[in-house]
Amino acid sequence: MSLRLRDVAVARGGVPVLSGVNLRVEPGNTLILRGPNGAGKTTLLRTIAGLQPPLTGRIAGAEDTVAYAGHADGLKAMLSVAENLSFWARIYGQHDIGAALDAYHLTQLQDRLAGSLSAGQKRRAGLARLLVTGRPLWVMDEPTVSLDREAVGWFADCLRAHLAGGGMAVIATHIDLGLEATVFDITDLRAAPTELLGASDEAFL
Ligand SMILES: Nc1ncnc2c1ncn2[C@@H]1O[C@H](COP(=O)(O)OP(=O)(O)OP(=O)(O)O)[C@@H](O)[C@H]1O
Repeated sequence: MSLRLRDVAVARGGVPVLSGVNLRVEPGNTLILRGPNGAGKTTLLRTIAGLQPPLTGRIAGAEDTVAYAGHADGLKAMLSVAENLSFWARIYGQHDIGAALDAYHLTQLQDRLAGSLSAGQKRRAGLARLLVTGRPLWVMDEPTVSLDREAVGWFADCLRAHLAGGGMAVIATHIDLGLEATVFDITDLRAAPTELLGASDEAFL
């Protein structure tokens, strides 16, 4: 199933950020979000991921298909890497974490507490979460932050394999991952300034 956004408007902290967002991502494809700092990339990704509702418009194809990797790595500091991945696997009704450990070269780190990892190691474990979800739509916010060049390559390999299997990805990134992707620039979709909308509808700030 494809991801479709039709005339979507999004807000952050009660302030409209983007309006008139129309896009479609088909299985096997990647959409790269571009725009300057503060343009609304994170806000749009959070909305696609279901962490906040759109102000207006329709999002189809994300419910029950999306796995989100935001700025935070989504790891419990007092659980080991393996325990963290097993936790996320169970949340999504899966159990195998071996492939995810292999893909991000985490096998030797699997018994380490996540809180004791370096920033790049945490990021690798955070990205490995996507693999254990079994979900087809990966929504990622600056996924390569803290990764060294080799780890960026592991990430690109994972993404390529995911797409080859019919997966989809929407990514906010400023770096070239060496993948064929459609670029969607949100710069011109900035919402007109309006009054504050009142209480925020966001589940997680
Ligand atoms: N928690 C918040 N409460 C209120 N406003 C926020 C909040 N988080 C972000 N904003 C504002 O919402 C707007 C869009 O922010 P967003 O994080 O979506 O941009 P971005 O394109 O992802 O930026 P960057 O490239 O810097 O990560 C910005 O003006 C930002 O200052």
